[in-house]
Amino acid sequence: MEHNPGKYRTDLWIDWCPGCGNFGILASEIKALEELNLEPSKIAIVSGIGCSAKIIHYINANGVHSLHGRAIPFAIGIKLVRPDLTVIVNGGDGDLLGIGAGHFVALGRRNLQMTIILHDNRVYGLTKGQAAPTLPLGVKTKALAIPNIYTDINPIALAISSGYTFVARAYAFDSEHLKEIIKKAIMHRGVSLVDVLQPCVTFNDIHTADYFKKKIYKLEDEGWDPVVRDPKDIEEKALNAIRKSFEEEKIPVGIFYENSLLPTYEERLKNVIKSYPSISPGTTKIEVNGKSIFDRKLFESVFSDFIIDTE
Ligand SMILES: Cc1ncc(C[n+]2csc(CCOP(=O)(O)OP(=O)(O)O)c2C)c(N)n1
Ligand code: SF4
Ligand SMILES: [Mg+2]
Repeated sequence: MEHNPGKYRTDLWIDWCPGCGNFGILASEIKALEELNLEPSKIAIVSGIGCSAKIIHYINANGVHSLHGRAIPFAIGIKLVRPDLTVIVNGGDGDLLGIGAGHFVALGRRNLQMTIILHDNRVYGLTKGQAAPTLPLGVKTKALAIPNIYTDINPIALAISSGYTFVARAYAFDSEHLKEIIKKAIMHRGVSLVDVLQPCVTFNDIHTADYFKKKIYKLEDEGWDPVVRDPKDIEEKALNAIRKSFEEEKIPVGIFYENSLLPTYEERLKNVIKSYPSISPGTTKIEVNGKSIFDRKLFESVFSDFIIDTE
């Protein structure tokens, strides 16, 4: 395929506040896709609802702006019927860890090959600054009448304990580093999370670019080794990564945990449905001239292992 550096850009007006961390995520994601040299028609990006969710309109690839909290189930459906596509979910902390938290956990258990990019601004940006699930307990951002009364979720710890096999944190305004992490996440065999610390200049006056600049350090600079090389080390590596992710005096960014030893959901499916994914529901003909057809041979080839002989 011919390399065309501008092919993921659109000329749409970008509807975010000037200075928003979403610009950093957009730039890094576009650069990552360019450098991986993937064909835009072979990429599907799914979002829910939020400022972050608008990103699908600013990247020239297949995009679905779905429902609040439901980006992951949409993405799972797309990946299962079109296993040939690279599937990415972009979502806010409210979207993925509030209303959509159940789907976030269930995806980890599947280890389906896709990448979740979490826009972690710790507020509900689109609806004017309410506390998001990642806002720490006791913190009062400017739109809150009183300090936050909820305990916050640590996305890294939640992802690792849910079964995600590539778990990283990055910073929206360190584009080069974020781009490299997105590339690795997309190339990972299994489900990956990139938790992106994203300043919201309009509603989060606590976790600002200045705040992050003072606190962030890179895991790789202290020789952190996230890779699981032997199944017997899974528990230790996972626990160490979770412990590390709770550091707050200084905030570590980089890859916390990487495990390519577990089977993906696609591989697990293939074990029980022999014809998957060669006969994919997304590319199989189900109608002729507007009339649905029933292809017994196809049906039997897909479900042969499940047909119970009652005679
Ligand atoms: C079912 C449903 N409930 C609530 C809303 C209202 N709503 C829209 S976006 C949003 C939260 C957005 O916050 P987040 O997901 O963190 O995204 P951000 O705007 O911060 O990027 C809410 C509660 C909605 N659109 N649909
Ligand atoms: S409200 Fe916050 S998250 Fe939304 S566009 Fe503005 S700065 Fe970005
Ligand atoms: Mg948010």
